[in-house]
Amino acid sequence: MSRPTDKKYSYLRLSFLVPLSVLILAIFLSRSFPRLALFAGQLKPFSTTVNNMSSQIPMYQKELEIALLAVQRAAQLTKRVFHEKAKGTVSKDDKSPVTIGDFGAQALIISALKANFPEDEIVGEEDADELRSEAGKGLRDQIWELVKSTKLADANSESRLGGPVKDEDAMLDLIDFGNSEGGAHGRIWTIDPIDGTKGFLRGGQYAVCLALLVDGDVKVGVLGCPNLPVDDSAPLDSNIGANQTDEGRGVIFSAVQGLGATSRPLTTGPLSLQGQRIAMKAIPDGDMSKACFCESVEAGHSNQSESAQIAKKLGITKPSVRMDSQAKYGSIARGAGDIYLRLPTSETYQEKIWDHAAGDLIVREAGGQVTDTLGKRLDFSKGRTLAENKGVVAARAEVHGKVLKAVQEVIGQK
Ligand SMILES: Nc1ncnc2c1ncn2[C@@H]1O[C@H](COP(=O)(O)OS(=O)(=O)O)[C@@H](OP(=O)(O)O)[C@H]1O
Ligand SMILES: [Mg+2]
Ligand SMILES: [Mg+2]
Ligand SMILES: [Mg+2]
Repeated sequence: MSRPTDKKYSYLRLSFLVPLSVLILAIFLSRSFPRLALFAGQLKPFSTTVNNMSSQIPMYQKELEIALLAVQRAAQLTKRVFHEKAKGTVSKDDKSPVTIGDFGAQALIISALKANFPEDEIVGEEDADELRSEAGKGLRDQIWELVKSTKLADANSESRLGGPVKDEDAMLDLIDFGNSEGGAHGRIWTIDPIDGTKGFLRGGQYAVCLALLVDGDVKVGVLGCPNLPVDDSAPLDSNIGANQTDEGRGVIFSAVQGLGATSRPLTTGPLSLQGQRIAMKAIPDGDMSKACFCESVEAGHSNQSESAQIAKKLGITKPSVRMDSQAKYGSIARGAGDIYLRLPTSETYQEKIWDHAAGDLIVREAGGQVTDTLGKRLDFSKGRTLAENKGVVAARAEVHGKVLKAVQEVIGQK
């Protein structure tokens, strides 16, 4: 028979042990769950950072690291192609050029993504149809030579990207994995292996572009710009880096949603994951007279007579800086330029998601605002194109409204 004092002791013990075990369990879960979520990589994140009282573990760090290394390696391949005499250039159905560099870079990037995130979908600009034909054999062999022999100098980084591509057929299959229709659900990467192919061919600006969309929202963006100055404060002009040596050139921009934008030199050795913070430059008192605006080199890609009228309306005195590719987004994000205008030249052309996803996030994370000419945010959830948007207006958040007003006044006169 138990005595009343025994009962009292067991109640006491219980009332002490139960809360203690709950406390230990809570501490264990709060400490281990964020790490589990981070390492799983594939888990759908519930926020950009996971709060754990004393520390914050940033999300998408594995995605950022793999994207940076994949872009670094692909940029290395494009540079090899540039230095070769024959760039294997062919015309696509829409008459735009594509080179062995475009195909090779897409194959290498998809190989890295498949090795690390096998379940994710991919929207890539290029496909291997032409390469699979008899007529494409010459090109296919050249691309294979490049793909099998382009490796990062740092063995540890190279191994993070998975093993080498098995053979030519596997390479073609990798290129074709970029055939997702995109959309509003799940994890979708988008790749522009060489953005600004015309710029690449003329020794001007081009960019290797990679972004991760989750449910249609850009979470990670990386832009490799081999011909931009390394120096974030170098002034912009239309001939920047054109046909110069590699000395002092090559930068990789990146951003993760909610964590800001950064840049680092596009080295051949180990890459800085952290990079250095970049931010758009303030326009003192909103006085636009000295503002620098960028637009496309190709008049067929952006209406340059309208942009000149807009600049005049805003009081901008400097001529526009014309450069190819998403290097425009990177340049304004680091304060080397102030405004990027892309004004529709036709009623029917739909911008492609791979031409804008990485740049859109990098500019917004650097303190900018990016909309179309109607003032709507770019909507990456509509498939392979920005079907709901017309053109692009990007500027530092405080002056974006003023720029958009001028754009609409000029375009509205049509
Ligand atoms: N008609 C029209 N309107 C707008 N945009 C178009 C058009 N046609 C093509 N493209 C896309 O433009 C991409 C390169 O454009 P950029 O402005 O970055 O560079 S450029 O100065 O025009 O070369 C280019 O990207 P890449 O093909 O990767 O070079 C195309 O996707
Ligand atoms: Mg193209
Ligand atoms: Mg492009
Ligand atoms: Mg391209």
